[in-house]
Amino acid sequence: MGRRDIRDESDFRSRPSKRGSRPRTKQRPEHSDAVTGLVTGVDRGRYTLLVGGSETGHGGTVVTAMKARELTRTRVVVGDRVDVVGDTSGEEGSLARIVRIQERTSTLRRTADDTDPYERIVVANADQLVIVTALAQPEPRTGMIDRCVVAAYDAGMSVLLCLTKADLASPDALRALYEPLGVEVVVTRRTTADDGGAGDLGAVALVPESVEEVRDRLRGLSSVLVGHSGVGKSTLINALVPEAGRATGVVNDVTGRGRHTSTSAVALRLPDGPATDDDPDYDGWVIDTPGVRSFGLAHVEVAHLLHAFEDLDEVAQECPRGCTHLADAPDCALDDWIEASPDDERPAREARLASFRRLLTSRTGTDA
Ligand SMILES: Nc1nc2c(ncn2[C@@H]2O[C@H](COP(=O)(O)OP(=O)(O)OP(=O)(O)O)[C@@H](O)[C@H]2O)c(=O)[nH]1
Ligand SMILES: [Zn+2]
Repeated sequence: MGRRDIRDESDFRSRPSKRGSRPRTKQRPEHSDAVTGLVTGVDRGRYTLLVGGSETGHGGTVVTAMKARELTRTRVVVGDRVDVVGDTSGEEGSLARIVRIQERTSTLRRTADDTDPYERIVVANADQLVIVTALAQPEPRTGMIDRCVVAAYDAGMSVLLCLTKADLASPDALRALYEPLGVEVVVTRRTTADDGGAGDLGAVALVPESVEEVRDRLRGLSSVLVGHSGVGKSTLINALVPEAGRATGVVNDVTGRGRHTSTSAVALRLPDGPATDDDPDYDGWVIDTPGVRSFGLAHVEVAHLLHAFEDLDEVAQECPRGCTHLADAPDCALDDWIEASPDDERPAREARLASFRRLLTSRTGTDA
């Protein structure tokens, strides 16, 4: 029995639960009575699950669970679909048991880095990575964005670049860097006195149309939001999911409360569509990752990353064996692709290749 086992076990017993004294062996085989749950939160060995909801989160019961002892060494993360047995009533004090993790459609990973010595799966089964970047305050850092793009493409996820604080600076330069990669870009900004908004008083209100534009791109999907401190991620999440109550702004002088009480990911359900809207694709999941400020990318392979760029991938089939595809690579077919370009396509190809090579380089750079 491993150490964690012991701890889980004592956690388990310390809870006033009828299940504590039941012989384990009874439900062991097969778990044919298991139901499916979606992991929406993880906190020190306790998993918050939504059981019996639809794919995009309609309905369902919120259940607290722990891992069965056979999963002690298996990591269960937000976004995982799990099989769960035991008390799935969701009643106060009830505790269910996760007995299986269903196959993952995607895994967003980070390699070990200075802040964390282990390679970790951050979120499972997400469709999209939303990179939240302020256009000013703090200044955008393209290295950070590049690394997020690489992590997402490597995980088989699509990318949405959400540029915040457009009231402070223009998004044009960043658009020009990322649209050639096929990255979708949305822009948000706060209301100002001109919009009849709060101006500089009170909490920031975002222009509703700009939030709607973001929401449109999240519908029916599971989206992971990442961003550096201060970019306005919490402000955006609160606008998208009003009941989320993510803490915003700097540490509050009055209450002394910090911004984040938890550093683990949490999945928040987008509000249901209008009552008249019975489109099941209306809603979706927003996964906040307060602890994730960067991605270590040592696990990413060039060949795998290339798959995210079909046209470049095809061209690169002609490259010499072991080609790095970087600007200094001898005889890289991607350079021939530019040379052979029709004049009217050339600027677009050049921009795409330059952006792709930037991504390749970011893979080995550090974010700090
Ligand atoms: N000018 C301007 N300020 C904004 C906008 N959105 C958010 N802010 C402000 O930016 C600051 C940081 O916003 P938060 O939402 O707390 O940022 P965060 O990314 O969640 O940062 P952490 O809480 O540290 O993770 C706050 O003072 C917000 O009021 C915007 O569109 N324009
Ligand atoms: Zn090459």
